[in-house]
Amino acid sequence: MSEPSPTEQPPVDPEFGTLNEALAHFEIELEQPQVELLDRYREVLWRFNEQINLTRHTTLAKFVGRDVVDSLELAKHIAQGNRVLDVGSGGGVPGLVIAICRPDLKVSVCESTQKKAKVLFAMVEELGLSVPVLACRAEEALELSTYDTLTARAVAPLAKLLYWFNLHWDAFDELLLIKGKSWVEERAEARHRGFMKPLELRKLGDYPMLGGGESVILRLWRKETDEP
Ligand SMILES: C[S@@+](CC[C@H](N)C(=O)[O-])C[C@H]1O[C@@H](n2cnc3c(N)ncnc32)[C@H](O)[C@@H]1O
Repeated sequence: MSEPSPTEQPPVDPEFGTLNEALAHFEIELEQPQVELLDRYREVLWRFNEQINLTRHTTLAKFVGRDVVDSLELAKHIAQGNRVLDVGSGGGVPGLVIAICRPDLKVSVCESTQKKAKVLFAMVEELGLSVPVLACRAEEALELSTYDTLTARAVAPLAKLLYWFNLHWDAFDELLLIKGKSWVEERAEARHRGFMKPLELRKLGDYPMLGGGESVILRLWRKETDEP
């Protein structure tokens, strides 16, 4: 059998010996106590990942190049001091990464799969983070508390998210999403289903994704209010 041509080879991730090296490669500057806490989070995440499927990003390159980069690109657009609810946190991305890197924010994480929520509780406790873990669907959490910002990565297509949150916009001001290039088709589907009518959407930025492709950060808010 012939070898695949070089153009068919998947790109090789860079290899790093330490989290500091990986952060430097991606030009991420954090205070040293935050780097140490982030590294402890990574260790705890990878340890729990041996028991329950939380992440496929089990190299320093992927952890930083995908999880930390996504979380910080999103966090750039969150105003100082905001109350944030990360929807469908899974293993804690972006919620726990943002809580570590932006201690000015009041981050809560929400996860509807009970096994994963249990792990989030354990991770938060082990790391000594002050992050409430809500073991329920985000729609239920929004009936109990209000937030400035909702965040989500890889939880559901836009139309589905907007369907879930349709009746809950009084409980938060903005929805910040990390999406891939399919966001344009997702917006078309959400428009087609009428979910975009009361909302504004702005693409806040884009950046290359490790391994190819592009990520975008989207903000949605209610038409009758100013952009948060
Ligand atoms: C594919 S994982 C993504 C996890 C994480 N955000 C990430 O990017 O690595 C999606 C998670 O969202 C959770 N989820 C789905 N619908 C939800 C909802 N309505 N409220 C809270 N969590 C939800 C699922 O249980 C799952 O753990």
